[in-house]
Order: sequence, then structure tokens, then C-alpha cells
Amino acid sequence: MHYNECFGCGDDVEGGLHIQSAVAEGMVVVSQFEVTDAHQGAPGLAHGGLLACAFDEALGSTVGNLLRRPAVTGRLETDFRRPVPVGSTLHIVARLDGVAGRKIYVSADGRLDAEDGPIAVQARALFVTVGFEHFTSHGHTDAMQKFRQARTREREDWDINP
Ligand SMILES: CCCCCCCCCCCCCCCC(=O)SCCNC(=O)CCNC(=O)[C@H](O)C(C)(C)COP(=O)(O)OP(=O)(O)OC[C@H]1O[C@@H](n2cnc3c(N)ncnc32)[C@H](O)[C@@H]1OP(=O)(O)O
Repeated sequence: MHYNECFGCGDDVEGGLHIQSAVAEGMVVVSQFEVTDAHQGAPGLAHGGLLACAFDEALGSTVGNLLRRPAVTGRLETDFRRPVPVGSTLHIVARLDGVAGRKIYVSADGRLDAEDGPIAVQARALFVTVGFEHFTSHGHTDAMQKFRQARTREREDWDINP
């Protein structure tokens, strides 16, 4: 599932995180986040809130790709294990830990600069499945219309590896 105006993954969002995610072997979803000057908190280091955002995106993409159902983040926890420098790439591997009714449990590790690099950030989240009316009743109508038009144009329907 890909939405071009999403701050996390949208190609068209200036200053967005531009995270790309893909399903990989072992039913995990891998994402890369390139940390730039625009993501700084302390000098030369990534802002923790933006790192949390990157994990929200990676975990949300995991739910979308593996379960293909609309869901929103109910709870997100992050552990910051090491500083993440500007210029580095976080390699995030996320997995589905369990589903209980509408509750979806996911977690992820982010490694520095290589798939086998040191773990810098870890996160766990609870997503809650929602109906499409969640977006139509709480979001702007024109945003939903743009989303639908784009999907019709692209003929996407919860594709794997958007
Ligand atoms: C056309 C369609 C377009 C689709 C397009 C998709 C785009 C795909 C992009 C993917 C990438 C995005 C990645 C970013 C994802 C976001 O950014 S989502 C935005 C941030 N999150 C939000 O705005 C959510 C706001 N919160 C809410 O709307 C509501 O609180 C919720 C989460 C829907 C839950 O409310 P509810 O439906 O009334 O359900 P509720 O009964 O309260 O909770 C259900 C269950 O979850 C549990 N629960 C709920 N919240 C919590 C919590 N915080 N802690 C623990 N348990 C909780 C409840 O205890 C309950 O458990 P049970 O009683 O069933 O055991």
C-alpha cells in the first residue's frame, strides 16, 4: 500500500522521509531510511521523533503488505540504542508478531549502514484494524478523493511491494 502524499513513503512529499519498503524472505518487511541534514535533532544526529516516525512507517507498511487491511497505529514504543548519524542509512526489518481480533502486533529492528550492522533503534507497535469510514469520516474528503483517483490510475489494490 503506497500513498504518494504520505510523509513517510510519499515520493511527492518535499522534506518527507521517502522510505521504501518491500516484503522479503521469511515474511519480513525491509525498509531503508536515509538520514539527511533535514532529519537532525542534536548536531549531526537524527532526531528521535523522526526515527519514531520512520518506524511507524516501516511497521505500518508491514501491516499493509502482510495483512492487506486498513489499520492505524494505536501504540508505538521505541528504544534508542545508539546514536544515528546524519549520512547513515537505517536498515529496518519488521515482522508480524501476532493478531488478536482487530489488534495487530508488530516489531522491528533498525541496523546502522548494513543489514548486519549494529542495532541502533528497536520498536514495537500495536495497530488496530479500522473500516474505510475511519478515513472518510475523520480525514478531509478531498484527500480521500485524491487517494482513490491515484489508486484507480495506478490500478493498485493492496499490492505486495508497492
Ligand atoms: C481507503 C483506505 C485508505 C487506507 C490508507 C492506508 C495507508 C497505509 C499507510 C501505511 C503507513 C502508515 C504508517 C503510519 C500509521 C499512522 O500514522 S496511523 C495515525 C496515527 N494513529 C491514529 O490516528 C489512531 C487514532 N486512534 C484511533 O482512531 C482509535 O483510538 C483506534 C486506534 C482506531 C481504536 O479505537 P476503536 O476503534 O474505538 O477501538 P477500541 O475498542 O478503543 O480498541 C480496539 C482494541 O485495541 C486496544 N487498543 C486501542 N488503543 C490502544 C493503545 N493505545 N494501547 C493498547 N491497546 C489499545 C483496545 O484496548 C481494544 O482492545 P480489546 O478490547 O479488543 O482487547
